[in-house]
Amino acid sequence: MQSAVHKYPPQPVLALPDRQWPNRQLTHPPIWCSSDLRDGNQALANPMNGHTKLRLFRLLVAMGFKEIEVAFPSASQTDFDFVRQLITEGEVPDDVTLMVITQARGELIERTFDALQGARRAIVHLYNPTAPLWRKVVYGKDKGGILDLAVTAAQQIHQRASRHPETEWVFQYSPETFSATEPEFARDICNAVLDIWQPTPQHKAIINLPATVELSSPNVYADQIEWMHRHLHGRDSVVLSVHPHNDRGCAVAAAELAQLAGAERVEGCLFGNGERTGNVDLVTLAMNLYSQGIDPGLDFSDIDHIRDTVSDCIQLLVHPRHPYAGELVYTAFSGSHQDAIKKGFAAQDREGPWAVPYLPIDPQDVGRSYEAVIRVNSQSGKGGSAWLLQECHGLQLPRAWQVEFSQTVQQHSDHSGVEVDSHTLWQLFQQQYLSAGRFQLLGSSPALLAGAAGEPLLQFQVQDGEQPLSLSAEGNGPLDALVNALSRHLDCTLDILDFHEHARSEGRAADAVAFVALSVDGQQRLGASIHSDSLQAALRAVFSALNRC
Ligand SMILES: CC(=O)SCCNC(=O)CCNC(=O)[C@H](O)C(C)(C)COP(=O)(O)OP(=O)(O)OC[C@H]1O[C@@H](n2cnc3c(N)ncnc32)[C@H](O)[C@@H]1OP(=O)(O)O
Ligand SMILES: CC(C)C(=O)C(=O)O
Ligand SMILES: [Mg+2]
Repeated sequence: MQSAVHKYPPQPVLALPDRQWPNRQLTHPPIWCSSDLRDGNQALANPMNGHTKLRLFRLLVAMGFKEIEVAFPSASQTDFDFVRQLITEGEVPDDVTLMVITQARGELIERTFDALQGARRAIVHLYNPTAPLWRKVVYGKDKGGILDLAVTAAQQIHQRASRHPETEWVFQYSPETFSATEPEFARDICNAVLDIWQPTPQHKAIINLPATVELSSPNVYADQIEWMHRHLHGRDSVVLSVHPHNDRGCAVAAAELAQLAGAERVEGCLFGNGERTGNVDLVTLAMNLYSQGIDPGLDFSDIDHIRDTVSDCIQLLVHPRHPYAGELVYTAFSGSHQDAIKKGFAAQDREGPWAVPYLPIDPQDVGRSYEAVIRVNSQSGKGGSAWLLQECHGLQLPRAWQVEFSQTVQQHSDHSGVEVDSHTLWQLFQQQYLSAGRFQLLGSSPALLAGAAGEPLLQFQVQDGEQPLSLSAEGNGPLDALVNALSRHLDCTLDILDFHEHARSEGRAADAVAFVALSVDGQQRLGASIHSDSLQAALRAVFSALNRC
């Protein structure tokens, strides 16, 4: 196959050798503007209806957005009616500003203002494309013609707004296709619009510079933004805004670098919905700040609710690996990660900075539980199974048991080829350590009797296969006595090598869990048992070990 790569000339880069943005750091959040109900909506096969738009609008308000682009009112009756509904039904909190978009066309601008009648405060967003390809192919206009289009529309907006002083108007201009436009022309058209609107530091206009189609790497976009930042008229009367799209998959990086370059405001959509590959993802952007200790001013404390509501409204799924919000993003399947996470949780200082390996943020901050952090499959090691048994079943497996049990889990998952859920893990644990075998403890004497040597004498009722037995022996404790009795009965050497016991965690406080490592003629066998009585748990753990010979 012949390569077609020659069809794609590289995008020009802007010469900005004294760029300042690489030396800066993000220290505060931008002004967020959600375009979910406009740019996100216009990208859907089935645009949202009024009911769905209202549901999403309420979510955006609850999350803390103060600027929301709610519609393209001249595009459809649904959008027009939605703006009317928000205004007439008092849906807009005092600290939230509605934004609507319009093309630079007289009749559309009229309709846009009709929709906004009675709004307390509103941003009127005017756009027209400015890049050479659009000028030539779409409009058949030269630079002057395109500039006239913008200026005429800006004048009409200014005049129309002045007839409605009851609304606090904010004007926004977007040179659509900015990042493909010659910087000098982008500067000239923005400045021409600003000259008409005459913003002041008290009453600013918004200049929004979109990467309508993302064409270059984020550093190039940042250079373009810094250049405009330096060349706009009355910079202190302008809110410089960016609107990255994600065609190259770099929209988040582009928005971050653009802020370093002077942008004060970011437009985007939740989870990166939007035309083609989407608008910049505001969730990732905001949570990136959060993970650096900067409060984004948006509430993600129940990120699953946000994700599910958005998904439901736009009828698109959020990828399971979507940053911060995907189903799998706080989950480790691989053994060494699980081991590190388990140790990290144990070492985490409650009041100290977050420092759990492989988890950039605490899942609980976004309403996720720790339960799904570790999931077990054939890529998992001992730490994973041990974690799940601890989290889901209240068992704290000592190291030797972790090592042994993980081999059973490994064999099972290798064989099944699928994830081992906590229920299956529990079944495997029961089969390995708790199931019936040749030996069974039927009972033990409740009181200790004095033995010949002055040591306590203990009696045990034991089942050996089909045979019920009564055994007794002295020992320096019940376990010792049991091992002595069994040694004698089996004519072999039994020794307790290791013993652990703990109360089963929360919710199962009545149960004791015992682990016994038994030497049987020099061979180590591991046993475990769970019982409401801690002595019974310990004794039964010996039988568990013996049954595994
Ligand atoms: C990058 C972005 O996201 S920009 C926003 C894009 N969003 C949308 O388009 C969604 C809503 N739009 C619509 O529903 C329709 O475009 C409408 C209802 C607004 C207008 O529909 P129509 O009048 O039938 O125009 P249509 O969209 O087919 O064609 C666009 C016409 O407007 C012109 N036009 C497009 N954008 C602009 C603009 N921003 N300013 C001025 N003229 C424009 C085109 O050049 C074309 O003109 P022509 O008919 O003389 O060739
Ligand atoms: C209208 C503008 C801001 C837009 O959506 C874009 O250029 O992507
Ligand atoms: Mg867009």
